[in-house]
Amino acid sequence: MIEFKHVFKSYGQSANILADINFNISRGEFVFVSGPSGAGKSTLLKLIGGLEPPTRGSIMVNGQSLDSMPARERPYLRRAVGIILQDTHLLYDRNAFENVMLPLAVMNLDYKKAASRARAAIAKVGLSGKEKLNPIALSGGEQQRLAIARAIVNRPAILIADEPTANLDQDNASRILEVFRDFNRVGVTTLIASHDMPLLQRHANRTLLLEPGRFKDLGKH
Ligand SMILES: Nc1ncnc2c1ncn2[C@@H]1O[C@H](COP(=O)(O)OP(=O)(O)OP(=O)(O)O)[C@@H](O)[C@H]1O
Repeated sequence: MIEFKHVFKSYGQSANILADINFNISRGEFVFVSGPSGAGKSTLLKLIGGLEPPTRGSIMVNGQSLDSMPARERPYLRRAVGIILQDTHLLYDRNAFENVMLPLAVMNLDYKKAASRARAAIAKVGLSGKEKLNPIALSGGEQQRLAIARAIVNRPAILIADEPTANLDQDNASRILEVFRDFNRVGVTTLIASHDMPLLQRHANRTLLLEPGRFKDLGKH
C-alpha cells in the first residue's frame, strides 16, 4: 500500500533529513511515526502525500509509483490520501459545514449529494449540530475533528495526520485517536506522526521510529 525503497530527502543544500528509508505498510494497517522534533516525521508524511518529492529513491502509494507520476497529479495523490497537517488549515471565513464541503467542490457532485456526504463526515467525527459554527468557535479538539472530517469526506484509502493530538489533554487526545481507529476499522490505512510517547504506549501499534540519522521499524509493541 505504501512502500519506501532507499528513500533520501534533503531540502536544497541541507544534509539528508531522511537517509535510506525502507519500509512497507499493508492495506488496512494503523501505524505511528514517532521520534524527536526535527527528526523528519512531517517530511515523511509529506513524501507520502506527494507534497514533497524525494531527493532519491522510490515511493509507491496505493499501487502508484510517485516517480512516474506527473508533478501536477502528486498533491494529495488525487484524493487517494487524506492529509491532516500540523496547522489544520481550517478556513475561518466560513462555517464548519462549508469547510468540509470544500474538497467536494472539485468532485462534480450535485449539491444535495455533496451536502449529505459532508453531513455524514461531520457526524462520523461527532460534530453533528455544530455545522453552522465558525471553526474559531470550536475547541482545539473539535477543530482537529473537523479537520479529520474534511480529510475523509472524499473517502481516501489512506489517512495521514501530523501531530493530531498536539496541544490536547489526554481525554481529547484519546478521543481523536478513537476517531482515527473508527476509520481504520472500515479499512482506511492510517498513519499518525506523534512524539507523544505516553500516548503511543497507551495505544500499542506498529511504530516507525525516526531519529536523527537512524530509522527503525519497531513493529507492534
Ligand atoms: N520546506 C523546508 N525547507 C527547508 N528545511 C525544511 C523544510 N521542511 C522541513 N525542513 C527541515 O527538515 C527537518 C525535519 O523537519 P520535519 O518537520 O520533517 O521534522 P519533524 O520530525 O516533523 O519535527 P516536529 O516534530 O518538530 O514537527 C528540520 O530540520 C526542518 O527545519
